[in-house]
Amino acid sequence: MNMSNSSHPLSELMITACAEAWRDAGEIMVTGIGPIPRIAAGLAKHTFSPAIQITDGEAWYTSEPLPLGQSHQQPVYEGPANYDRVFSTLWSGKRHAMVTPVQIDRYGQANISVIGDHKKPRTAMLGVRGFPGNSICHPNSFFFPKHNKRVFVEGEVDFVCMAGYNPDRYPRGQMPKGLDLRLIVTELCVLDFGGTHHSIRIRSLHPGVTFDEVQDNTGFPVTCPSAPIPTTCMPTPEQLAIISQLDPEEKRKRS
Ligand SMILES: CC(=O)SCCNC(=O)CCNC(=O)[C@H](O)C(C)(C)COP(=O)(O)OP(=O)(O)OC[C@H]1O[C@@H](n2cnc3c(N)ncnc32)[C@H](O)[C@@H]1OP(=O)(O)O
Ligand SMILES: O=C(O)/C=C/CC(=O)O
Repeated sequence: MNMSNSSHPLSELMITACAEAWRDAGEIMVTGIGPIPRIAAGLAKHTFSPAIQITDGEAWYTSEPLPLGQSHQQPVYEGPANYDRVFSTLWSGKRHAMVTPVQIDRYGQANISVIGDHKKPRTAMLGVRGFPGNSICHPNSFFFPKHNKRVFVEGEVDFVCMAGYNPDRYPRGQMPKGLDLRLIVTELCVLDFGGTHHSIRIRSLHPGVTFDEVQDNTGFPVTCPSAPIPTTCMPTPEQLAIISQLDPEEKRKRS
């Protein structure tokens, strides 16, 4: 992508875009998995969503986001965030996670399990983990550091771990009530599920990126609004300062 006209690197732009997933989220648990979503959750808490509940990424709720790589700092713990509490919370719907699957398809079905034939996978990864339950209980968003047809696949994902808006996957086409897929942030653009029948729609293009570039790197048709497509908002000086504080070792640039 061409960001030569921009004074801000891509990682900060993507963090700022990811944080928007949780704007005005209220008192819910927020989980950002991986450096960029995690910094974004901290940014959201420090700015427009002070009530969100975040963890140390291990087993505790903390009152402030912990800077990445600063495990020697003593956080203020608010209470345990062990699996028991995490599952009670997520089943109630009061949580919004942002995750990075290895594949996603036109329905938002996402894969973190295997690539290739299930019986003899080319690559085996995490397994379905908490994706099935998460996807039918609470909102989910996605971050993809690479936007290409290997990730945004042409057909269905090789293993449906996270449920999506595919009517053929449900008895009588009845989608689960809790299914709520929100935002997709990539290196090229921001997308959502706001097209007809929840089709994936372009929401903004990062500076210097064209719609054709997004479409050429996506294995299925991307819905394009008729109005001019907005440009993804640049981070403000305040947001840049918070990002530096949340990631003093600049791990975001290696994500
Ligand atoms: C909330 C819960 O339930 S917990 C789960 C939440 N987890 C996440 O959000 C996961 C975040 N993502 C990750 O941690 C990582 O992306 C993982 C663990 C899924 C995969 O990480 P890695 O093993 O480092 O994957 P990596 O990208 O290096 O790929 C390894 C191999 O897998 C295969 N692979 C990975 N992605 C793809 C893909 N989209 N298409 C085809 N093959 C792929 C390839 O063979 C690749 O090797 P190659 O690049 O040499 O061809
Ligand atoms: O798969 C896991 O380890 C955990 C699932 C619950 C979660 O989404 O945090």
